Amino acid sequence: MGSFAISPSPAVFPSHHRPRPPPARSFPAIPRSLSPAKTLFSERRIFFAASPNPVRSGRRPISAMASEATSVEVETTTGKKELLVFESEEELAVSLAKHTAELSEKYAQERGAFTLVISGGSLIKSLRKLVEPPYLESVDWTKWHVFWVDERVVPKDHADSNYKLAYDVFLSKVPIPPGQVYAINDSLSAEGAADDYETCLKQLVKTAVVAVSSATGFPKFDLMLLGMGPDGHVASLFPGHPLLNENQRWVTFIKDSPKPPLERITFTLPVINSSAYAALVVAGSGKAGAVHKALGSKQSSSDLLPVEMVSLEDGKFTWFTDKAAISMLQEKACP
Ligand SMILES: O=C1O[C@H](COP(=O)(O)O)[C@@H](O)[C@H](O)[C@H]1O
Repeated sequence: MGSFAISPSPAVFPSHHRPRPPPARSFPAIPRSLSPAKTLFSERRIFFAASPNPVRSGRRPISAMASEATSVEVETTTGKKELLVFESEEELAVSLAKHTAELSEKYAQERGAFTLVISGGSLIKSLRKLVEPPYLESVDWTKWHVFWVDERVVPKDHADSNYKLAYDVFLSKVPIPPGQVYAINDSLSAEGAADDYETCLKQLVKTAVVAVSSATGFPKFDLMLLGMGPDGHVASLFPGHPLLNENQRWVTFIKDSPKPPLERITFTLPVINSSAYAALVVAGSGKAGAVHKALGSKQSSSDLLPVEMVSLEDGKFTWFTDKAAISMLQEKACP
């Protein structure tokens, strides 16, 4: 077991990384909800069920209002998926900020803490609207506790570090208390860093900062923001890798990652699937093949992509996509 150095400390968060003190709080009205606009059926007859909350008075074109999305339910071998399809990644980012801010407010009020898990990669850029008005001022950043669903085993100032990416684009711009940003201990081996992170999570569960699933005993994060690679991987769980079967550990490590760098630590599927809310952010044509494979093709259970294995026990899982990402799924208007 590694040391408990993962616990945030001034050494882990150097003073020049400390965000400014929180500004005076005010909560302007949260923007309106997304309006489902139409229902889709895929070419391969995957069932895209009608949204449970359809627009009652007429259907607006999805481009009529900023960040308006087409909302669809997709029946897949691993259960129903809720997809929001935006015209563009820009509109997706607007809606993702709103969704995150609303959940932050809900959990800050309900239990005085908001536990957010982030990924690396393109997801981070899609969080950019959160560091702009109104959220910059209206979100209670002091309640945030930030974790990583996966991290590369590299120094925190390395170009491959998921921490560095999030810090540069997002964390350095908001006043989250530095002690509530849980980066991996980059002085440990992959094994040590995974043990250390798991120990940290267990401590935070004991102190009720992180909730726990009564059904599974795994930690239950308030919101998990996932990305997906073009191969269908999520976190550092890659297609066909034995780590997909891990069902005891909370955090594990990989030393043969198909995507560089080789060494990473990652949350396991049971932890991801215990989340209260999860959002999968998938934008751009580079992801269209994986989206089609995951949602538009029949797969046997042995062929499932990691992204298809994300299925929350007792939570709400939403895909935030754009038109380019779903371009390989043929759409037909529902009668
Ligand atoms: O390596 C990783 O890749 C995935 C996907 O990244 P993207 O840039 O293709 O969106 C990311 O979610 C994960 O956190 C990261 O370590």
